[in-house]
Amino acid sequence: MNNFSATYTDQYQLAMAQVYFKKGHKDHQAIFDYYFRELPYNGGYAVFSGLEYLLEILSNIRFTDTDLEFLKSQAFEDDFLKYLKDFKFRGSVYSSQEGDIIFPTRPVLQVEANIIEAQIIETILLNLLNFQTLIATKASRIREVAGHASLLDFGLRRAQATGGYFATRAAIVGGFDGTSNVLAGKEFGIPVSGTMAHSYVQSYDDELEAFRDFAAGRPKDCVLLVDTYNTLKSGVPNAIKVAKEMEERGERLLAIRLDSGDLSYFSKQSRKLLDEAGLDYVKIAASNQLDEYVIKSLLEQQSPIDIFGVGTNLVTGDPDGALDGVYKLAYSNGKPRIKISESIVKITLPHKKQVFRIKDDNGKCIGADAIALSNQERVMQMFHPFEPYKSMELSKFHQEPLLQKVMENGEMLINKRSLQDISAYSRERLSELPLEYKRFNNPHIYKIGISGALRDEREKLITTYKEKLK
Ligand SMILES: Nc1ncnc2c1ncn2[C@@H]1O[C@H](COP(=O)(O)OP(=O)(O)OP(=O)(O)O)[C@@H](O)[C@H]1O
Ligand SMILES: O=P(O)(O)OC[C@H]1O[C@H](OP(=O)(O)OP(=O)(O)O)[C@H](O)[C@@H]1O
Ligand SMILES: O=C(O)c1cccnc1
Repeated sequence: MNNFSATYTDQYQLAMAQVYFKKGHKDHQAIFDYYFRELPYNGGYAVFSGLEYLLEILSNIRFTDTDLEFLKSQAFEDDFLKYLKDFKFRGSVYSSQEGDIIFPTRPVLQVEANIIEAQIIETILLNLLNFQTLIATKASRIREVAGHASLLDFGLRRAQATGGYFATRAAIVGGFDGTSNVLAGKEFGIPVSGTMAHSYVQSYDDELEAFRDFAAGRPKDCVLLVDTYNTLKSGVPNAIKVAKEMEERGERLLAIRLDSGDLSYFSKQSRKLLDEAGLDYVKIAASNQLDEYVIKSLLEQQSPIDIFGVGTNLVTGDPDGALDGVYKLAYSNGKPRIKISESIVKITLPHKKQVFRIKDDNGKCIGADAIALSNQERVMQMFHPFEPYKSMELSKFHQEPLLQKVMENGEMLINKRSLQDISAYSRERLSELPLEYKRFNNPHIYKIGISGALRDEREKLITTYKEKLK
């Protein structure tokens, strides 16, 4: 699924691009910032996902002949369409690494390109990064509470159509171990696994016979669904019979799956029956509308569940429909640009920028990122972006620059990592964040500040625009 047409955009991008073309602005260099304003799930952090996939798309994106015919039918003019025939993204991208933990209002990524290219790619960039970041963040919250249990994505059937494909990718970035999604597994190199459906058991007259046939077909990774009729009186006893028959053949039943009822109670009772039968190696999988809160509660009750299958709440990012990531112009045609809004939090930050993560001597985050002008190597003091009396002295801290050049002239500069490597990086970055930022209820608020130089530049621009209005 990585052949996106450049028409994967909003019409207004093309309408603006046509004006830039006709007015001779097409070679004006622009810088756009990608950032979001609100953390999803009332959480304390988000996990950045989608970057490496986006970079691949950007290096390939084109308008085909049929795309151009369609645009002609939409009243775009011939000279502009001729220009689009050679369209290619030739810009640079500066970004946080995929898997890093990110926070509101600070640039996560910057695009530097001619204004037409930068504008046309806005929509696909937001579409891919906002959704995958939303889902990777959900997955990470689930991973945080799941301890050593394996986490499987079961969500494809419940996802917003093809979003399921990207949800699976993001779930792995956030810390899931595998998926039932065969296409995503194949294309992203993710372990694919699965159990059986109730319909399979129902289609047999006899549950035991259904289990036997399934075990014969999948002797190495057999998981039996035990709740179709009666979990403790029928499902688990039949699974035990099949496990014993497998032992005689030198095989091992991998797990049973519980999909209904009180998962804590049934997992404890099932564990007891399995252990009494000498099957302590048979694992217990659970599913059914799970999320981070239910899994946390199940494990707090010491439920002996080894594998969680999570569908709906993972892939839809429940209860948040979207991440509110935006793409805002910071610089164009040699000048810093600003959007001045009635609402102070919507005033944008001009100029090309760098973001520093502030760390103590042990490499732990102190809970602050500082936004600076790109030519600043350190930030001595950071100021609250909208509350001028709040500031923090940063000179004694380590400062890690977060935005790195990951694309130049439309070519990816970084080596593509496996999703498992991105996930391991994400876990490592999360381990640098103190626990109070990770709790679910009222997490501590991570501070985002701006350097004095950036603040002064912003003030200068605001003053200039106010003068113009007089
Ligand atoms: N976004 C920000 N940018 C710069 N400075 C800030 C920001 N937010 C708070 N500060 C400053 O950081 C210091 C601590 O702020 P505050 O008491 O609000 O945070 P806290 O997290 O409750 O406490 P602390 O960080 O001291 O543990 C104050 O001096 C405040 O002015
Ligand atoms: O609850 P979710 O987190 O969304 O996880 C996915 C659900 O999808 C399946 O149910 P479904 O009824 O679709 O099929 P089944 O017959 O295999 O149970 C599975 O049994 C889970 O309950
Ligand atoms: O393999 C499974 O058990 C599975 C797959 C998708 C959805 N629900 C369950």
